[in-house]
Amino acid sequence: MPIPKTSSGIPKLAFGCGTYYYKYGNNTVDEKLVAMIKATLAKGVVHIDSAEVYNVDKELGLALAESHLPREDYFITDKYFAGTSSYDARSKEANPYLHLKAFLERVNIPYVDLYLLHSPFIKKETHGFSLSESWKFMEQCKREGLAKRIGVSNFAIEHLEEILKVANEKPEVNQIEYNAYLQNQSPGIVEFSQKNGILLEAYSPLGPITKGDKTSGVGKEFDDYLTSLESKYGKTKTQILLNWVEKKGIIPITTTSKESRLDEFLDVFSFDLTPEEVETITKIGAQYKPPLRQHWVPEYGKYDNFRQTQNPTTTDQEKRRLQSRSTSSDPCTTSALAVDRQDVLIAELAAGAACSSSDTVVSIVSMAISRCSTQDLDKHPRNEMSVSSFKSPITELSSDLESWNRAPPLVYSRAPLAAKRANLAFWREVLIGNGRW
Ligand SMILES: NC(=O)C1=CN([C@@H]2O[C@H](COP(=O)(O)OP(=O)(O)OC[C@H]3O[C@@H](n4cnc5c(N)ncnc54)[C@H](OP(=O)(O)O)[C@@H]3O)[C@@H](O)[C@H]2O)C=CC1
Ligand SMILES: O=C1Nc2ccccc2C1=O
Repeated sequence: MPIPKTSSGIPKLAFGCGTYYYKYGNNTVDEKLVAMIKATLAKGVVHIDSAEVYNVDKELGLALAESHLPREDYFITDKYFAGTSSYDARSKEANPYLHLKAFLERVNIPYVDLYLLHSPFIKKETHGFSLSESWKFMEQCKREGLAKRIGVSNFAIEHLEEILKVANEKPEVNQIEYNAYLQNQSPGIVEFSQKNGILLEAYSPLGPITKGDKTSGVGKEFDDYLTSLESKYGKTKTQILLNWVEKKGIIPITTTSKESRLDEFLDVFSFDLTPEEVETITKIGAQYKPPLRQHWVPEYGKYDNFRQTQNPTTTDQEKRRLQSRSTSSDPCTTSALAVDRQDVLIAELAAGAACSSSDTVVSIVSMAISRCSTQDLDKHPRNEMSVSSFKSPITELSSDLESWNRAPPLVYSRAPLAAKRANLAFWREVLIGNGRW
């Protein structure tokens, strides 16, 4: 079934060129991505979500050129890399207008269908223009026909309010992290966006499948429920979760490394979850604690207040100092995790970019390291830690790391196990070397 469009012409499911394909700092052409975009377009999944920081313009340009499609037959999103809340890295171009011009030239298309500010972390001191001034550049892009639509990503209410105050053109879209286990990236953002007529796009919509715990408690209840829907509809859990997102009035941005899954995407809208089923997924998912947050953790992890009680044997680690370094050069690896009002927090550290050389390990090691006091974390400069989980599907957990008796680390990697193991030695040194904690 063809993928339906919103009333404003946005295809209701997108193929993402980030996460699995993200290759910041690596300029080798990813032939696999070129082939995948071509297959995606050929099958009719024509909404492609890209971004400056993914560094995939070459792949996109090649795939479009080799697909020979009329421009109006596909839908391209690009995002201006505004940077993170550490304000230490951002776009190569001086402003969003200049970035889009350069992007269009590189990809060799006359316009994008949707152009987003990737994040709201823009200020005059670092960027030379304020957040509200950045919106003026976006409006210029639309006025000049370089972008059919303009919008934002990872904006919280206060950021939207700032833009709305000065906007001649309202943001059409806010692309946020959203799934059944994370139903508000920041407090009230879903309701606020929808009330203000700003369409939401959901990235990481499959979190419950890819990263959720299915073995106990809410995670198991949720997974069992998906299993029952799987049998009822003869659809996969992937399709059920994507259908649920759409039923919430939100456009899922997903991705895959496998061509076979594209057929699953094409069959997401051929059935209808009932309102009761949508509600049940919403209700069970909302109980998942802490929420499953994979991106922009330093910025929004503060909202994941929870008391972690599952593993009392590690409470003595609460006093330990998190003193770890990342040699990451990836501006999008972000840092530490969620906080509990009782001074318990789980720090999660990742550092994949440190090993992101294309032929060895392209990975993100994401690790729930320990708990430490908020005070300790506060002392820790954010940019020394790096967390994320955005490279590729979860692969196996390492048993030797598990034996550290800490929250089990998640190792995400495209590399073979041997390479990962070699990598783990490095991480052991970073994390526990020198007896630092
Ligand atoms: N604006 C922003 O800040 C951000 C935007 N994004 C955008 O969103 C896109 C999608 O994000 P992502 O988090 O990858 O989205 P998803 O949550 O949809 O995860 C996609 C992954 O799910 C896997 N998957 C699908 N079904 C299953 C299954 N049944 N079992 C196990 N694994 C499964 C796929 O693996 P497989 O390869 O095996 O199919 C794929 O790698 C990005 O590529 C990017 O374009 C992402 C992060 C931040
Ligand atoms: O795809 C993405 N992966 C990311 C990781 C960190 C911040 C933003 C992103 C993306 O947009």
